[in-house]
Amino acid sequence: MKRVSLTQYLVEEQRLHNSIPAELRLLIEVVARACKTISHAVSKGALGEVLGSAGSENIQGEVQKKLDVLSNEILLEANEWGGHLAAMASEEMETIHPIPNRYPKGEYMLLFDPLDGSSNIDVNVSIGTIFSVLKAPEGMKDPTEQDFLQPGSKQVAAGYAVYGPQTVLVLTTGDGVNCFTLDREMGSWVLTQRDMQIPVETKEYAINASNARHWYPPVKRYIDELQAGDTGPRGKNFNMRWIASMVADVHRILNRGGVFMYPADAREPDKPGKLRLMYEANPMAFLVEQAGGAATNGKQRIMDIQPTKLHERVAVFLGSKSEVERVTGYHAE
Ligand SMILES: O=P(O)(O)OC[C@H]1O[C@](O)(COP(=O)(O)O)[C@@H](O)[C@@H]1O
Ligand SMILES: [Mg+2]
Ligand SMILES: [Mg+2]
Repeated sequence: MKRVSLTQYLVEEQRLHNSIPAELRLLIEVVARACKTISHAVSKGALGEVLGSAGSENIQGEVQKKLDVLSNEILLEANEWGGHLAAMASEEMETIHPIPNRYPKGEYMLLFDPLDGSSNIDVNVSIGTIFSVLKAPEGMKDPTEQDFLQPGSKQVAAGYAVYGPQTVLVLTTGDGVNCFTLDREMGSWVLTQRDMQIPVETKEYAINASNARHWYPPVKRYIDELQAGDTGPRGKNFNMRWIASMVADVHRILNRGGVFMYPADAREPDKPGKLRLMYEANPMAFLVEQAGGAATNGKQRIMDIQPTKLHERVAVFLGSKSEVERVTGYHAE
């Protein structure tokens, strides 16, 4: 089999379909390189002294792990001098990070969740990195948070890396979804899955069921029906999986279908869910839609939501189209 590297794939896309501007291609390569470095740190574990708490909190009041902080630094450092960006934003930073004046600047803006699935770091369960690329607004001078507040439909690229039994990078630039596997010996990303497609129908769902008592009626009804199995209204049995790393749950869904949910619930009625819109839900929604799936907040398409702040939270229902449409429909009844 002919091996196609990430670089070759991107160059071909640029040449044959004219779908990836050179600057965007180079930016994706820098992000992919940073993910390689993070993967290396993750795989060292205790040997690399990267496990455990960093002894600090992020803007969302979550305790930062050493690897959250390190991954954030790796992504910042790699992308600062790349010359393709105007600014970056991250789950781990309160405000945006404009490219310092000493470096060349570009027309893109990068958002990331440097380390997704933080609670799994210390127990050697799959974790990952999620990223989203936007274009800087026309005529932008000094980037502000406001410049980032674009709906997900404006993303020009999105992807994630999973640091699991294998390290993979899953990418879309709006022309389907492709998966690259890290060849550690060669140090390169090799194209291993072209045009990933999420099956429309599924028998698998993912939700943190320990929150069941707080769910609102549409989610409770939907899950009750799934759990009733072949004697219930759905007339078939469903299986459940919850990894507690969104990257790993979404990767499973991209490979074999399923529906992933992190709904808003009655615990904190003012908080529209746990996950963050701009660097978790939007990039995943872009990938899922590009693979033939759907992504909503229970009421509307995630990528249509106009963000009002950088760290905005959102309810998430994504994956196999028929199930996402069903649970979204229950919210309208
Ligand atoms: O702890 P819970 O409720 O199972 O939540 C798990 C969810 O939280 C997250 O870990 C949030 O992401 P971070 O680890 O980047 O904060 C998701 O990856 C995952 O789906
Ligand atoms: Mg996350
Ligand atoms: Mg994170």
